[in-house]
Amino acid sequence: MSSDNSVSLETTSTSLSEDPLNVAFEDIDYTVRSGILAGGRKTILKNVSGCFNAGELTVIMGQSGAGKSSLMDILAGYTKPTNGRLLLSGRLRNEKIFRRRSCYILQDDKVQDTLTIFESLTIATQLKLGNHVSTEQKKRRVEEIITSLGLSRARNTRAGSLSGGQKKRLAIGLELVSEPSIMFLDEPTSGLDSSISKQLIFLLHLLARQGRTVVITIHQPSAALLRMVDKLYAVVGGRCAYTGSVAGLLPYLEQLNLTCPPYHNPVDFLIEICNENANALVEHSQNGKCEVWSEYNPIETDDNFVENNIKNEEVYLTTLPAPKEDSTNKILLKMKSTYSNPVWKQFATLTRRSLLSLWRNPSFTVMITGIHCSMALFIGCLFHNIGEDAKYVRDSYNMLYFSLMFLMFTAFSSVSIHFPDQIPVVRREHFNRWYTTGAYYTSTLASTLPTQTVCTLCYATIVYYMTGLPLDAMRFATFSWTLLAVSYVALCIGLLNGSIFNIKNGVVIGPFFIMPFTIFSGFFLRYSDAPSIFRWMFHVFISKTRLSGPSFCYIWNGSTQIALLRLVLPLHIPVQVYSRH
Ligand SMILES: Nc1ncnc2c1ncn2[C@@H]1O[C@H](COP(=O)(O)OP(=O)(O)OP(=O)(O)O)[C@@H](O)[C@H]1O
Repeated sequence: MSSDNSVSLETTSTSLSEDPLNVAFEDIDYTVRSGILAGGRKTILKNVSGCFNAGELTVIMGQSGAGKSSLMDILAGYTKPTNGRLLLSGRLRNEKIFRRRSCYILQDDKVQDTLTIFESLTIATQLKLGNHVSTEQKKRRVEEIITSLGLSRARNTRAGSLSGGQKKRLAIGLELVSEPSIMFLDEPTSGLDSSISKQLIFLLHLLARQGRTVVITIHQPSAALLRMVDKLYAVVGGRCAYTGSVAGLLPYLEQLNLTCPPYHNPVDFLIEICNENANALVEHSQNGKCEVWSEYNPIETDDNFVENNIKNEEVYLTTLPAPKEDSTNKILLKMKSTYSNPVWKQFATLTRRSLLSLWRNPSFTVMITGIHCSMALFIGCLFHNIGEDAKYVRDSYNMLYFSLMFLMFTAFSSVSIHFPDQIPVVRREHFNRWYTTGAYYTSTLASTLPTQTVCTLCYATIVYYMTGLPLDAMRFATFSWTLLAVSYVALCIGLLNGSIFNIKNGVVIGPFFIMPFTIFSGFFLRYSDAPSIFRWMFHVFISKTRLSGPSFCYIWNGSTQIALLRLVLPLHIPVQVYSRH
């Protein structure tokens, strides 16, 4: 390690936070429903307790399915326990205040692949820091984080091209923007090789030494990682098998006549024997209440070891200040608000980010535009000049119907498939109080609408011209707006579908969602002919068209009877296209 690094390590180990926050939990139970039909309940956590201190790096470990992630979710406030108490520095915790001082980085968290590290951090400061923080201060914060996390050389690299370790560091940096005092990370080392894992744990060790409470889950930490860990919390079958320092683990096991073989990692040994000795271990640790082993050689991590063994390490926290209560939090508390910025500002920043992402990755936009233009040319050739002769009115009708269906399905499926990709990013950012879901959905719509509008207008212009429909501005406007309205509504329903289902389920269930719009469009079955018990469906499904008797014959050649679309949207954007004579 460079001399710079060693200086930083000394500095950081002493620079404890002014306001350390300890996380504790008592008698936590967590049960879930096991199957809708069975009606039974499955117990995942049973009466567990524990305490994680500021300035320490705590690892929650245990076999797969032991309940580590469930415990972490509860501690981070992601899920609610069935029973039990959650405490912050000895007092019953206020969830709003707690959420302002903490962050949670989930296992499958993603970052915006199309943005560079610098851009991602800049946007994070704009969303997470309030107006009272000046632009200069925000820029300084970005630079501090980039330098501290050793990301300087990659600052202008897009996140999609970063290594796994750099991505994880970026995800941590994004949350450090608001200086959280408590950090939860679920399986931060999953998918990383041992050397990168070591670097990441070293970073978390340094962040803890600055006075933060850092809690992570790791399935089975290696001996190298354990040297940087202050506290272990072992889970077996939803109960606590051990809580205390790493050095305390062997004497603890020996008290139970469980002797770890020489040269064996005590953690591996604990994992191996914990199932058959679960009851004894849980009883001995008092299910997490026994704190004796935490005092056994407390904070036993060997900083010299860390310093000497993390050579060529890029990470150092020279420029990152120790955590303190961000003034934003005090202002938010006074305003009784959860978010640092007003919704309109969240919307503006998110729209800018989405448009930048679209600009950076134009292949999808180019493909969608290409599909609309090619289909328009194909339809134009198929129905060439039908608008000039009234005998082709049936074809005009078919062409209109096909156009509506084509635009509805393309708009619907493009967002249904594209949107689920974004869910992990949105989940982390929304949970960590970057923005409201309303701001996110409206910004997604706002950034998708320009492409949809251009594609639909290209389609409408080509088809209108090639089919020889009368060159009348009002008719063209009505035709275009009808197609636009249908595609906008399909877009909203696609977003709804994409936000409810993953890609696989969305693709299967999507047509089921959209088919009623076809059936109740009025093309196949007229409102007046439908059995009265089904008539309400014409009002619920958006594409109800009123095409009646003689006026139908003039749809393209003269007087126009046009669709009335009654739109009931998840985003409460009612759109109506009225007919015009
Ligand atoms: N909502 C749920 N419904 C049913 N079972 C659940 C639910 N959540 C968790 N479980 C079950 O509870 C157990 C503990 O899950 P959890 O994800 O907390 O384990 P874990 O220790 O984090 O495992 P891993 O290391 O594999 O991620 C598992 O058997 C899991 O299947």
